[in-house]
Amino acid sequence: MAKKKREKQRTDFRKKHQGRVRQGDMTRAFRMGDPNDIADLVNQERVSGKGDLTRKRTVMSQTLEKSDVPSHDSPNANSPNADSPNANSLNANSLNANSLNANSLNANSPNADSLNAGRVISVHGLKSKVLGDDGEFYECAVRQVLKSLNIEQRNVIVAGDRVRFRADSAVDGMIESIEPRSGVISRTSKGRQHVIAANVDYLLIITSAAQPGIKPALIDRFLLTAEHCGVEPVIVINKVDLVDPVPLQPIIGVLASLGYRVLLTSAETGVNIEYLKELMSGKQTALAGQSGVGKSSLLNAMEPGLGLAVSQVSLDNEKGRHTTTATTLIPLSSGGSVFDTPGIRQFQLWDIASNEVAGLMPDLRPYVSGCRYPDCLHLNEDGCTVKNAVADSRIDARRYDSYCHLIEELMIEEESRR
Ligand SMILES: Nc1nc2c(ncn2[C@@H]2O[C@H](COP(=O)(O)OP(=O)(O)OP(=O)(O)O)[C@@H](O)[C@H]2O)c(=O)[nH]1
Ligand SMILES: [Zn+2]
Repeated sequence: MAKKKREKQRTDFRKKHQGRVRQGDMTRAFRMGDPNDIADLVNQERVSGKGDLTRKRTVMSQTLEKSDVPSHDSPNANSPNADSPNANSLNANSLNANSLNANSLNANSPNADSLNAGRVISVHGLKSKVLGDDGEFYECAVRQVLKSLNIEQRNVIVAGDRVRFRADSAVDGMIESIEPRSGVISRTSKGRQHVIAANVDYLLIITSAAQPGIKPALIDRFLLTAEHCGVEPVIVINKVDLVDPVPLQPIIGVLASLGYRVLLTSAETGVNIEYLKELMSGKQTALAGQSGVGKSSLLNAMEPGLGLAVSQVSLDNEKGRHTTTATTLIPLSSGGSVFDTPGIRQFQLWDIASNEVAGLMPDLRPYVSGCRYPDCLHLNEDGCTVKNAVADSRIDARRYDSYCHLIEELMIEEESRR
């Protein structure tokens, strides 16, 4: 096929962009409050020392086949993203199908429409196991531009990510883009954010009514992490077959009154297993809870075939000991999936500062802004509105007790880092 010829041409900007004095117009647009003008200014205006001489743009005189565009010439001025992507806009959270699609990054790559969609099951170095929406597994390499981002800021691709990939064969592929994430569980270490699981719909906070007995302070701690990560928590009290549930009511009542979903279950007798299964269907769920509360038993009760899948996952991990991310997503037959993340199970209060805690607790939050001390930790300060609310039972005393313990722990940690 004969290649189409193309030419670069210098042309004027559209009339309204000519001769504009940046500062004055910008200020006026803001004053006038015309949103179109403001958007224009933000998108088009550049600070330049050359004045009107540079107020021209380069356009292509002909529309080209993608395969005709040499890759070193992209992005070109015809592209709507001529100025993007830039290094700043390409962080892990802002990676999205629009800014990182095949067209904007590399004109040689196939059209986004011809790509497969899927989700990342596990990451082994630069290879990712992807479960395609077609139900097939693909071992995927990572596209060059994403790879360089991977070095700059680790875990550009993590378990749970929705990706677009090109299938090179029935089992191999190339990840071309990552969809925007929501519900990210991450922790910062040495100033870098490590994403542990992406697109987490639920954090199942699993505790048991007996053996070991319920630990409300631990529930509060997991709730804090869920709030911090923007993931919806679901509190599961397992092993209800072992106890009389009546004494659990006060704890359940307080948590439920805060808007949290609380579920009593038994992996042994099947109580609420169907409900749990339904809840998790089509969702990506992470599990948290101390050892022995019945996390594996609940999953096996929900999905009897999973016993096998779980042991396969641990074999996988054995093979990939030196992988960058240990998290694995276990697909469920309901269409949902569960994150198998040793790190989440032993939750710590990652990245939460002592002065953030009250704002992350829905029962304390309403009183925080009313407190007369702007930097109040609501511990010993006289006349503190939070303490007053505890005194007249508007805040549950046990929850406040949890709060105090968490703050003390965080303050010790913060002190040790100084
Ligand atoms: N009676 C009763 N026993 C249960 C129930 N769920 C789990 N168990 C028992 O509790 C023990 C621990 O269960 P696991 O499922 O291994 O707990 P886990 O949370 O996965 O533990 P780790 O893998 O150590 O984190 C096992 O002996 C289970 O049989 C339940 O609902 N009722
Ligand atoms: Zn206070």
